[in-house]
Formats: sequence, structure tokens, C-alpha cells
Amino acid sequence: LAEELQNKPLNSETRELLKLLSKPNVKSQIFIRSQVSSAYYVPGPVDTTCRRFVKMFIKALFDYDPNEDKAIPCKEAGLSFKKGDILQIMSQDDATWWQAKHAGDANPRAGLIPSKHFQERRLALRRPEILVQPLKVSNRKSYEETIECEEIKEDAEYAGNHSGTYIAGFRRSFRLSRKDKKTNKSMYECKKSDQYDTADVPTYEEVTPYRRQTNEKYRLVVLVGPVGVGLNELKRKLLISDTQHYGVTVPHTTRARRSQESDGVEYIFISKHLFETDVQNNKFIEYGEYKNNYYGTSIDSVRSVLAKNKVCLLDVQPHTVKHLRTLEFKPYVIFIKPPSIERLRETRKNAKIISSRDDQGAAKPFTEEDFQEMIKSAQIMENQYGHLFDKIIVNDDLTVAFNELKTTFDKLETEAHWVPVSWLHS
Ligand SMILES: Nc1ncnc2c1ncn2[C@@H]1O[C@H](COP(=O)(O)OP(=O)(O)OP(=O)(O)O)[C@@H](O)[C@H]1O
Repeated sequence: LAEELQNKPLNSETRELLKLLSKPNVKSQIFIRSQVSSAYYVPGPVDTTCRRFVKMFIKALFDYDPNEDKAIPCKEAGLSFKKGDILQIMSQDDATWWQAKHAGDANPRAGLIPSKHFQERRLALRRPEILVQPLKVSNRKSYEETIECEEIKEDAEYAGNHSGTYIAGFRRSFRLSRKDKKTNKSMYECKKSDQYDTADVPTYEEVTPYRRQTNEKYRLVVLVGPVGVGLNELKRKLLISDTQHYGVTVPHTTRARRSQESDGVEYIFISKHLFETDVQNNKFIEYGEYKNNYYGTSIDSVRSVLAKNKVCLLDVQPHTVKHLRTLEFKPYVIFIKPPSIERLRETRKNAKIISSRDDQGAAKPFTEEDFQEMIKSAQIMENQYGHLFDKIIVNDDLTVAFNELKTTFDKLETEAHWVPVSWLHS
């Protein structure tokens, strides 16, 4: 190889790689040889024909540090990345170690990353430990025993209570909340069967840039976050900032309509029989039962907001997100994360947690336990579903978080974003 390169104008990187060739490890030598060739050939624009050069981009769904990887043949040759990074694949010739670089990185040198197959295999082996156990211990068991799914508020009071502004169809979602131990409310069932589905092993997802065309529907905006973090507050602020541009879904219910309510405004009122049929036919994104009545968010209610050429704001439990990841909705998933406990104490001094009510039914101030629960729940969500989040916004100062949300929306509507290839080529 040295002879071959003798008369070539080597760049500093290639020279570095050549130095590494003196390493005794045979596997790393094989890799470095391929790197020297790629470092030498890739920079020339026409030279891409000289080697198999596939322009393929993937989104990393896990954090990777080659220094922590005992299996990698040569740690120096590894490429570290974070969950959510976009990588360009330079070679998939080896079944175990792909060569990749960070998308947009001017440096042509590729690094080694574990192949999808290899990563899936070893993650699957570790899965019981990393995925299932934490939830059993800290989330699932305690949730199932002590929580109920938050009640879909039976009146339209939420927006009114907080802002004096009534917004038709604005309802609280199906996110889980801790049960008020003083009340004896029945358990609110929330499609628990697949709530903690660990079937998917997140490794990489092939992605491609997508920019919404003016004649296309808006992407569905999915908001995820622990109870009390401020999803409703942020949603409410967005809605009142531009009622023509943003919309929320109208939920279905089987409870009787009250005199002041109109069908299709506060709720879509349907019979139990019809609701159950719709459940069978998978018409609901989420549904549940409360005080012998069903409540649910239908797929059609999302379609109807989008058909009005509005941005549909939907907050769901994180396990629901994967069902919404379709070409039709092209969801953009935003995780609203709590700040540190110190900042929660400071910023939420006068705030009330809506899902926790006193004997008179009024919302209660946050307790230390609420803050701890919020942070713990956010960590679990991020660990388990973080690979599905397109954006994380920390709701520390409300105005700052709201502005960040607005900027995110502006970019979403005007700039290209990476989306799964399967959405565009299916
Ligand atoms: N950044 C913030 N600073 C101060 N108070 C906030 C902030 N964000 C939200 N709040 C307040 O915290 C309380 C809970 O917010 P909100 O109801 O929006 O939370 P949520 O995530 O929708 O939870 P829940 O499902 O319990 O309603 C409200 O009183 C809200 O005004």
C-alpha cells in the first residue's frame, strides 16, 4: 500500500492513518487500509465512481462511543455519535462494521460504526436488562398500582379555569397521571396491552430530507411529556396565538351530552356499541374508560383538523407515537421535558397540578413528590422512547419554552427535515 501511495499527494489525514498501520492488530490494519483508500479517493468529486459510493443517510437511534465498545476492532477508527444524529453511510461492505460519517461533515474520513444487524443482535441480548427491568421497577408496576389515566375533563372548563378563554374542542389528553389516593375513582384503562412494548430494538433508521410543499397538509405535531410538565399550557398558548393556524382534536365519548354541549364541539357523542365497534376496527389512537363511559381520540378527528389546513397539536402517551408514524401523518414529535428540580420549585411556586385535586375538586399546588415523579417519569420516557423524539424542549421558563416551540414550528413549515425513507418511498 505504501508503494502504491508513494507518488500520490497524501493529505495529513491519510498520513495519520498510514502511521496507524504500524499497529499490530490485524483487523485494525484491514480497516485502516480501507480508510486510507477512502480518505484518498473520496474528496475528489468525480472520484466517487472509483469506489462503491452509496449516498445513504441514517438516523442513529442510540448513543455510541467506540471507546466503550469492547467489540470494535480498532477504537481509534470508531465514529462516536448521539441518538438523533444523522450519519452518511460510506460503506456497508463489512457485515459487522459499517463505515460512516456525520452528515454534512466536510471531513471525508469515515469511521467505523456497528452495522444494524450486529447492533440489533447484541442489543437484543442485553434487552432484558436495559429495557424491560427499569420499567418494571420504577414505572410500570407503580403506575399500574397507583395511577389512573387522567380523566378527560367532563366540562370545557380547563381553558376557562386557566385563562378565561374558552377554546372549543380543547381537551386534556390520555396521558397517565398519578391517582389521587383520597378519591376512589375507577381505573382508567388505556390500551395497556402495548404500553410497554419492547419489541423494537432501536438501532438506525434510513432517512431522507423532506420539505413540505405549500399544497401539502401540515405534518402532525405530537407532544409528549410527563404529567404536569406543561403540555396543556403550551398547547393552549399556541392555540390562542393563532386559532386559524393551530387546531386540536375533538374526542369521542359515550357519556350523555349535557344541555350546554353541542355534538362535535366539546365531544363527539356516540353510543357504547358504536364505540366498541370503532375500537375493534382500530379507529382510535388512544381510548379509555372512566366512570363507565368511554373516551377516545379517533384517527379521523386528526384527519379532520388536518383537512382544515391547520397544524394539528396532539398530545399522547409515548407508546402511541409509533402507531402514528405513517406517510399520512408524518408526525413531528416534540418531547417537553421538565427542568431540574430546583427550577421546578422556583418556576412552579404558584402553579397547580390539574390532575391532582383536593376534596372540593380544585386543582392542588405541586408537591415535592409531584416534581420528583415528573422528573423520574421524564427520564423513563426519554430512555425508552427518546429515539422517537424529533425535538426536546425543556419547559423551564414558560415564555422561553413557548418561543422555542414557535421557532420549531416555523422551521418545520419552511425548512427541510429528515424523515424516514419509508414515508416517502412506500
Ligand atoms: N414553565 C412553566 N412555569 C410555570 N408554570 C408552568 C409552566 N408550565 C406549566 N406551568 C403550570 O403548571 C401547571 C400544569 O401545567 P399543565 O396543566 O399544562 O401540565 P400538563 O403537562 O398538561 O399536565 P396535566 O396533565 O396534569 O394537566 C399549570 O398550572 C401551568 O400553568
